Amino acid sequence: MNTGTNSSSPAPQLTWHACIVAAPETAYGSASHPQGMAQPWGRWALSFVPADRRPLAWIGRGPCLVGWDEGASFTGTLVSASRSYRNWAKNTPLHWNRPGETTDAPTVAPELADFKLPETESDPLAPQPADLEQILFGLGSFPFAGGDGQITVPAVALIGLPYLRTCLLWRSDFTAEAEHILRLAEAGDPSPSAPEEELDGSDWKHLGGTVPRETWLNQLSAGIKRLQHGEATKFVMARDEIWRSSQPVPVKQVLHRLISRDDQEGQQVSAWAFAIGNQVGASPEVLARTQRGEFACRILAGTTLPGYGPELFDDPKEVREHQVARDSVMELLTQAGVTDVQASEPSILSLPNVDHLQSVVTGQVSDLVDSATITEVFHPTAAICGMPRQVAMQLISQLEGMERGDFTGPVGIIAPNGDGQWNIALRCAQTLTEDGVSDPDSAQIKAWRLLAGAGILPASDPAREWDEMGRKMQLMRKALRIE
Ligand SMILES: C=C(O[C@H]1C=CC=C(C(=O)O)[C@@H]1O)C(=O)O
Repeated sequence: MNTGTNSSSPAPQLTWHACIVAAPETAYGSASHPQGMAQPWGRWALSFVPADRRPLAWIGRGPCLVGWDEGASFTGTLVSASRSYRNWAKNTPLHWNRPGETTDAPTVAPELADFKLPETESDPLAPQPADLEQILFGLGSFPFAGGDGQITVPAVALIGLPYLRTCLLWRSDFTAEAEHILRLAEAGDPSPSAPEEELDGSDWKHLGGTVPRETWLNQLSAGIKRLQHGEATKFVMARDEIWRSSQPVPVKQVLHRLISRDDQEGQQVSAWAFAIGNQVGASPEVLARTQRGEFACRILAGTTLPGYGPELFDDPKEVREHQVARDSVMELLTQAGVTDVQASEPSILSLPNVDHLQSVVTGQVSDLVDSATITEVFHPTAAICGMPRQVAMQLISQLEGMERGDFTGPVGIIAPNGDGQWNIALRCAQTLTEDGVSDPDSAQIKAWRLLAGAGILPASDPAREWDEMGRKMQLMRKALRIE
């Protein structure tokens, strides 16, 4: 069901409401995590999504959102859609109801005091009172090659502000859904459906990729030769695999599996799980995050088998691959308006199926610079396109033989004041109809298109790059129970 508007203003009779929700302790993870945790919160929030609805979701460190149906949507490039969204949000009054109430009681001032406050506030992402004015969040996804994407504000959503605070946001025609959520939340743990079991019983058929393996390997060999002749320093080649299940697979359950493993305290954050547009996945790569004037990004390039990360430092091809991706961001920081830059030395990020070289860059931005504008400056980085950018784009369009769509495009969350986080859409699958057409709406999906890419240098070996992409796809194969 599409209940949204495609203009920059909602139907006049509809109003937007929010209230604070008392979530059970278990929603925030174990007592050893004083700030709460994203994944347990996400599993709790997902359990409210009705079986016939497709979740819209962003779950990871920082603000989290789990909602459904379209409350308002804004189409355009990342910058123009975010401008329309922000303009709409600025002009859309948000009525705060008393905690746990959906009635037409007079609007009350939201108070952080209504939240359970943790003892320590050491996390820089911990919410401040002003954050409550910013909860009319939008989720967006945009194509790799530029052009129009969409920012959507769900018609009803649970919002986790890291993470010991939960708000409910809804459009007035979704009050019944909001009341239902509050009733379940009050009753305690609403016993999430058991996604593990329900995914069993599907038979999967591999329908192959858009480009057959032999053709793809030949195309990549031709690309490597062109790099050896000095046409470019690096480009990123991707491939896809299309799988069809005998049973419809609920998007909600796939998301649930993607957040089944909690980030451990004191360890690096692994990934942000998302269901936005026609893609579902968990991306570890942060293009740009801004919050209260702080900027951060995480550049990933250079990959090996899990547990072998330290060996990446001894492999000149991997070190170079990372350096090129890192430089592609570093040289644009001034243009993006980032000052007081601090860049970590490359380190290892360990994910379930691969280890990566990562660089974390932080800095300051002025209030006038929003997360979408910065993201548009960086995208496409050399981690998913190449260097020089234009030549790499050309190599991709000549050799890859398929449309990426939103794969490797910016995906993320944005607040009315422009703060937000945009990741690169990696480690994800696109949902298709049985005829192979993009399906961003259905709650249950039979046909899934898995995608992955890898950085190519003159020293690359085509078969190894093919295998690396297979390992990257493992995350989604496991989430779908293909393997
Ligand atoms: C394009 C992808 O990975 C990029 C991000 C991290 C590491 C990469 C690599 O080592 O090749 C790629 O640059 C992908 O995961 O599909």
